Amino acid sequence: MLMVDGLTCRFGTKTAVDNASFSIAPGAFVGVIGRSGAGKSTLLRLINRLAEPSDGRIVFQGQDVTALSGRELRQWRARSAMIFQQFNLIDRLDVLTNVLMGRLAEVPSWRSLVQLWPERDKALAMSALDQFDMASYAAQRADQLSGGQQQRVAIARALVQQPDIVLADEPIASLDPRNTKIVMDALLRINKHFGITVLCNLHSLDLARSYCDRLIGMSAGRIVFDGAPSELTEQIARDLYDLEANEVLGGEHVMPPPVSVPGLVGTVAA
Ligand SMILES: Nc1ncnc2c1ncn2[C@@H]1O[C@H](COP(=O)(O)OP(=O)(O)OP(=O)(O)O)[C@@H](O)[C@H]1O
Repeated sequence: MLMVDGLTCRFGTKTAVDNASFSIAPGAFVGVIGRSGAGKSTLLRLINRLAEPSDGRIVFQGQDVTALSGRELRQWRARSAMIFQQFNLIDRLDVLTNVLMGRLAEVPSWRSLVQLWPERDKALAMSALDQFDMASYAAQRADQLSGGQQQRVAIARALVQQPDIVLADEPIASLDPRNTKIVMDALLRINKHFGITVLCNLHSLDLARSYCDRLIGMSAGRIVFDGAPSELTEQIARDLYDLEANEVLGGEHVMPPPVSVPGLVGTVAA
């Protein structure tokens, strides 16, 4: 069980996350939704301890994550694997080595420096790539892959960390619709097949509704909704997304008024 209690993060006078409290049961697929700047990324980064809380506590299976340092903190970061919008692979390294980077917390640093990975870790990495149909790319440089392929490698890297929870920060924001589905399906597999808890920031409400068992809605750093997708009414969604509502809810786009261009007959859209 992950428990977040009164979690707050201030950057100067800006409160990015404001007194957030919730618990997540093992095996859940939870979506964090809300408009841009609501505090979704900061929330995930706090849980992974990439950002420092100003107040509040994070407790995982009885262990106070907020108090960890040194080796214990490194271990927590491995157990709460992050997946980023921009994939964060090492471009010049091959795919297999990128996945093996997920084993860094378990391998003595001298071995990783000279690329002497244990055979069982290599087998684990190949099997993780195979889960997402990426095994045939093992020897290819990461920067030769498409965005969707790179994200699948990043998900394989997260899987070999053998995490308790995967924290995915807008994992499909840079992808086209086809790759969006492939990557969301890969996360669903992480969750349903491997039983790993997934906490995923999503801008798209449609995707959040289709893939998540539960949604946490954030607005101006605060949690303003926490419930099943079926409980998220159109009105709550509109309040949550404010000016972005039409775009996110797939309604009519508000087109800017036509702009007159001197010298041209008629008008063009801005
Ligand atoms: N390191 C930082 N220093 C100062 N302000 C920050 C920092 N990180 C985030 N913020 C501010 O905190 C607020 C929440 O940002 P955050 O990135 O968590 O929101 P978000 O919901 O993930 O938005 P987006 O979807 O656009 O990434 C924003 O106003 C942002 O400008």
